[in-house]
Amino acid sequence: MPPPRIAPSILAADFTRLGAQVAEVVDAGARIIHVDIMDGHFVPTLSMGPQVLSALRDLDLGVEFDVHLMVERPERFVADFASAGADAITVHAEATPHVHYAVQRIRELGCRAGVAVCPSTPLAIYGELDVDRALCMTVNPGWGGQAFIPGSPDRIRRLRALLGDEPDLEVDGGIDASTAGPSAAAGATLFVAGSAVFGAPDPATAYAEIAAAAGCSQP
Ligand SMILES: O=C(CO)[C@H](O)[C@H](O)COP(=O)(O)O
Ligand SMILES: [Fe+2]
Repeated sequence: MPPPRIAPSILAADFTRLGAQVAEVVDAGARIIHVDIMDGHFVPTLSMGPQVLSALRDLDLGVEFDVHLMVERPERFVADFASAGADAITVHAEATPHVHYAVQRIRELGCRAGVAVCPSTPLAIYGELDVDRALCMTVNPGWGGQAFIPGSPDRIRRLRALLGDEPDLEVDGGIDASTAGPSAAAGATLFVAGSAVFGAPDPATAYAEIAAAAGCSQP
């Protein structure tokens, strides 16, 4: 299995000092930054567009950008995010009838391809797909700061069994120092944490605590 990694989500960052907040978690050891894109249709909320990603990319912090598209018909936007600097792009299985095409397109654009599922979506779709990353939502998508759904470790375990050892299994929503451990034990390897990192008084300390709980080696 890939080594465990933490991906701080900028959704919970202070946007008046976004660059400084990202630099702070990079100094603490983060090598992946999670970027949540919400369209007001697939999820009822709006977040940000590719301009924010390209601004972060221009900071040259040497990190990977993990883009989570919570948008309808995401295949329309993958090229925009690839040119803005995405390293990995994840689309929701529920957001398009053309998931296979979206995965293919993301790879053609030179990015790693992920497919995400909401908490009620059957996991069987992963049996039909070859993905670099499977994203198991551990809250309902659309908002930061929600509580981790308690049945998630069982779902993560079933998903890991379907995927085999190779792909990253990403968990997103309510991840903190208490939920990262059970998620890791169930087979998760990539841990998105928004409010638990950027909502903490000291994001670097919070990052280190989640990383230790997930079993990451020292940066
Ligand atoms: O995709 C998301 C919401 O749909 C976010 O990545 C997620 O909610 C992270 O926020 P938090 O760690 O605060 O739960
Ligand atoms: Fe996300």
